[in-house]
Amino acid sequence: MALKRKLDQNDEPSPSIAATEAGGQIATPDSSKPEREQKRPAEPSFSELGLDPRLVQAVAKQSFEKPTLVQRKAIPLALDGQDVLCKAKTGSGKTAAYVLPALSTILKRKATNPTPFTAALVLVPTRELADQVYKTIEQFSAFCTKDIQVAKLTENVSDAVLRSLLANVPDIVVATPARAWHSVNSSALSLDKLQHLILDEADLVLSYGYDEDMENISRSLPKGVQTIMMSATLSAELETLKGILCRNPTLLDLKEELGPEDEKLTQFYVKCAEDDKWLISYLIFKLQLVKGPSLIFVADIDRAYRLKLFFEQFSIRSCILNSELPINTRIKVVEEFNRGIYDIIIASDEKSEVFMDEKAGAAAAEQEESKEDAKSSRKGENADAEKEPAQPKKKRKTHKKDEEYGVSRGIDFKNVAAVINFDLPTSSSSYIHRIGRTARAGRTGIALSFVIPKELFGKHKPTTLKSAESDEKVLAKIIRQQAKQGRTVEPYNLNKSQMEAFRYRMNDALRAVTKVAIREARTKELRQELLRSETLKRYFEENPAELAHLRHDGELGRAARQQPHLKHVPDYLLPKEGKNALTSNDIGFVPFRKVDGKQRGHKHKGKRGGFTPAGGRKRDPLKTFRVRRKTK
Ligand SMILES: Nc1ncnc2c1ncn2[C@@H]1O[C@H](COP(=O)(O)OP(=O)(O)OP(=O)(O)O)[C@@H](O)[C@H]1O
Repeated sequence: MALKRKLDQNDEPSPSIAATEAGGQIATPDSSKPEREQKRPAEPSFSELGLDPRLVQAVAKQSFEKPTLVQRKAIPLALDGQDVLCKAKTGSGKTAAYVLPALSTILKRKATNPTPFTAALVLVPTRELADQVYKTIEQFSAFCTKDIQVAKLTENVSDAVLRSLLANVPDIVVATPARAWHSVNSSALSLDKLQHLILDEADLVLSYGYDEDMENISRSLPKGVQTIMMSATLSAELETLKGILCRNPTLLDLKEELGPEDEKLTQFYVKCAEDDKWLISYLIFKLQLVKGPSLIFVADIDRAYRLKLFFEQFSIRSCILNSELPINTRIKVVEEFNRGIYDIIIASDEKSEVFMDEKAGAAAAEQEESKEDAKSSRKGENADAEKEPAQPKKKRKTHKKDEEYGVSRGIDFKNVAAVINFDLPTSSSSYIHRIGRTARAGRTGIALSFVIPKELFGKHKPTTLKSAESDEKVLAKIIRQQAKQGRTVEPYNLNKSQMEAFRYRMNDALRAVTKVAIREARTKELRQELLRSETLKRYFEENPAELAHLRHDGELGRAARQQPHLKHVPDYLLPKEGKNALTSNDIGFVPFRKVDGKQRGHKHKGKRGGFTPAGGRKRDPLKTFRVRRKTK
């Protein structure tokens, strides 16, 4: 591959790296250090990592008490100028692990040489992630704003705007590969003096869909650029990646070093019939069996709207996150979720058409056949490919279908208590990234996945999902892969007979959510986004009739038939068993409600509406909904 060739020629390996990387084995930063240094405290503070004091101040402002493992390991290596290829679990603080040393090095250089030039390029696979990384850099440079300029290149703006954005010569540029290359190619961005190239979610950035952009960028790099690559899933590409862009990198694979005490994620799966998913989800959220903000993953956009409309039948509020929504809306959804405005996000991993070049498409197809795990969360996860500025036509003329796509990869949803895989992903690597939205930064979280057993597949036609045919195979892979990391995924048994009383309500709700209703909800949401669009404001001012038309369309009423009787859970439907049967003790985990009263917030009617238990034990619906974990 040209990219690899170019980079192989590029640089001499640094002696210190060569020493630590003999045999290409994983090295920890301490292994080559003198004994004196080995005796340093096991967990240095941020101020002991050698960072600029202004950054340490900014870190304190973020209330980060101590560096995470990946920060302790990667920051010293990066400050030392080494190339780093780092695999660390989701939510472990990788962003700060590369942002802080890059900022620190730039500040150090600026103390003696204030000449402005773009010293760091951070490449990310999606616009959402670019936005997030940009904000993180702004936060960390809060006490050195005069010395650090940062630019984010993701908007689909004209070259003139791009030029003006880059005219100030930002020290750090955050971009998707396509946008970065476009800026370099149009001479708006110069990489002549670049010192740090950082790839976040590196396996995606380096995946086949971005080959060409990355090759082009690599040709524009000066010699001696330090390369840092980060991701939670690198395994399939590790060997290949080592040779691409890096000069004999130091490998940090931090999974080995996580002890059981670090494990804050509890994983369950439920094997059930196709329609039971809907029933169980209704009960989980209506009876608030899951406590706290939740992310529900479904297979495609239609299913996302279907589930949302289904929930609405029961007055369960949720919002949608998918690639069809404009980027600003997607960013807003995440922000509002993080601010606690929504409790439930339904996100879709779409099987969507993605533009990619012919060669890459063929390579991708080959890879899909030959690789087990690493296949489906690659290129397709990138929303930008569809919206990035047009590449030379001949290179982007085919559409690649069936790539799994995720709008959530790398996104720092705050305080997610539960990830529900309503539809199981089709690969175990996609599973890793999905469940990685919870239990972040040392917090606890739960992941619950629905799995359709082969014998039950296709039995309930209205809710059948094609990909679910392989659920059991995928689950087996997931369990194997999690086991390698010392994690377990356990069966979670619901007492199905207790749920039967609710089945006719579930069926009523499902029937009301017709295909027409879904289509209408989808267009309605897009229409509303158009109305809210700042970009179109001027157009609407000049064309008020269009605006009125759009508004009128927006008043068509609710997409699905409303059934007020479904909004409440009558007492007679609730089973009689005591709530001790509800297994928060068995599970030993907070998101499912505690059996003793202290943690319950449901004695009063919550914002999701529904039952009104009014505090009495007898009227608490949870005590009568039996959930128990299978004992082995
Ligand atoms: N030292 C720290 N102390 C406390 N919180 C931290 C620390 N470092 C990072 N965080 C917080 O942890 C969360 C996860 O960080 P980040 O998004 O960088 O994780 P990540 O490893 O990049 O995850 P992913 O693989 O999903 O992209 C963020 O909310 C961040 O603010």
